Amino acid sequence: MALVVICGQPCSGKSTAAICLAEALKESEAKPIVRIIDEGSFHLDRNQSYADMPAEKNLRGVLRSEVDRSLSKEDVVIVDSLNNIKGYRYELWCLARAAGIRYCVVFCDAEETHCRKWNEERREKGKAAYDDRIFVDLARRFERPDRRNRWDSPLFELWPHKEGVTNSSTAITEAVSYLTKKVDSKSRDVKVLQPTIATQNTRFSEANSLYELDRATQEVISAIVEVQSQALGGPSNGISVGVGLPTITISRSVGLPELRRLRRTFIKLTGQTSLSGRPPPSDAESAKRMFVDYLNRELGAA
Ligand SMILES: Nc1ncnc2c1ncn2[C@@H]1O[C@H](COP(=O)(O)OP(=O)(O)OP(=O)(O)O)[C@@H](O)[C@H]1O
Repeated sequence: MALVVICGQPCSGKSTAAICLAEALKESEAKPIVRIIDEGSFHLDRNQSYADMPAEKNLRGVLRSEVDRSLSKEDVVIVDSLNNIKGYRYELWCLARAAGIRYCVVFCDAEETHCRKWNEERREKGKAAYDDRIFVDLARRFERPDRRNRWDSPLFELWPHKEGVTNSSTAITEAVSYLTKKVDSKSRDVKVLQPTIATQNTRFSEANSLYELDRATQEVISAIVEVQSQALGGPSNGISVGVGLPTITISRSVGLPELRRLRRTFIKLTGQTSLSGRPPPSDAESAKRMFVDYLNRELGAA
């Protein structure tokens, strides 16, 4: 039915907003099944999850895979996490688009001084709080949503430090209305995302790009599996997949299920025009190059 991305600074009231939205949705006429996906769903510790870039990437990957698995035409999925990176919100939007469902962003726009104070109070009460170093780093790197971007739209804004957050906050009520409104030909304000040809796995276009993408990524996976089996499960650096192509540098041994999952996500993400405006790869070589770059980003040490 829909994907809702909650975003905001650390300790800005995101979980409070997610719970209020879930309750308000359940009280609405449509009464959808609502599922909140957050770090807590995986028993992940805040400070460990944001300790460094590999840990943070891993957290994003875990949440994204769970979102991908959970999206359906019937339920509302709320991702309650920082969702602070523009490119990551784009990836989530792509998943909603591939699923052909509604999408919106709820932004907890609390001022940093308040977030810091709430974090301190949380610590004083003996609850899990962000370490100072991590709080400062996350606050600095936050990329505010901008409603002009498809992946930040529609945008419902909350100001927790000014108005608090309740089930009847204006942004929550507006989000519920947007998510549950019956769509007919006159509902121009509600957008149900439509999968592009490239995101519909069953509809191969006359253009070769999906076929090439599929085959090229499969070849890359096979190369990794082969080298890893020779390295007896240890990390395998510098795997070559062709002359003139970048090598694969991954910091650990990666199992086939994880490689398949990454491949599936990559195909979904690149099977359409990307954030940078780049078209999907149209030949095997560029497909391999993009997939290797993607794997190095997702699995590399940096
Ligand atoms: N409007 C508010 N007024 C006062 N305190 C608040 C408000 N919103 C949240 N808090 C406090 O801030 C703390 C964090 O709230 P919450 O868990 O909703 O934030 P969060 O953004 O989800 O945090 P995190 O980034 O850790 O996931 C809680 O202790 C809560 O009591």
